[in-house]
Amino acid sequence: MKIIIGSNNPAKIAAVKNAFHYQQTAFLSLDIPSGVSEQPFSDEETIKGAINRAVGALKMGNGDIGIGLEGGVQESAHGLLLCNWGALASKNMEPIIAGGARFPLPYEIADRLRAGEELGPVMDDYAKKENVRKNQGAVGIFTNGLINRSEMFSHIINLLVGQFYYQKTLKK
Ligand SMILES: O=P(O)(O)OP(=O)(O)OP(=O)(O)OC[C@H]1O[C@@H](n2cnc3c(O)ncnc32)[C@H](O)[C@@H]1O
Ligand SMILES: [Mg+2]
Repeated sequence: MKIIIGSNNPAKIAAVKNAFHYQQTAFLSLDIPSGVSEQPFSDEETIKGAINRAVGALKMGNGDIGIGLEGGVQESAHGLLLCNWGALASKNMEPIIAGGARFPLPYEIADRLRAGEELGPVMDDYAKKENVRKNQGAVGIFTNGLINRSEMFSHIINLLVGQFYYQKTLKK
């Protein structure tokens, strides 16, 4: 089985490889455009980005499965929530989607995003670190390292792959 990951972000690649570690699989990562804003600002936009990357990865990489993972934010009555979505595309089926953990971002971060900044550079600035988005992620910083970005995406991938196999058994 050939799995194409629609991003070159190592936190995303690690999550996908981890989820499929028990199978004979070949992986390829391609930087597939999300087709939405660099900083998606709703669940809907984030889902679209994940689907575009999954479908694009499947096509461009000519694989069996395309995976798209996308981070975004969503306004709520409890502040600006960090949200994460994934999509799995495979031939002859509608893309499968799944959402991951969400939690409110601190006000100072949220306000900078509302003013048009992107979370990646804002997190580096806030944490005084480089490439937070490729490592522990915002989730790692704000949970004191209890959950990192890759682990968070692993959960989403298991939700995707689980649904994929469920649908396959239904078709048999
Ligand atoms: O190379 P790609 O796959 O694009 O990886 P990315 O880190 O840019 O990830 P996304 O495009 O999915 O995320 C959209 C934006 O939100 C940022 N972001 C999302 N989750 C983050 C996190 O946990 N920590 C830091 N930045 C994050 C990210 O840097 C982008 O600015
Ligand atoms: Mg990005």
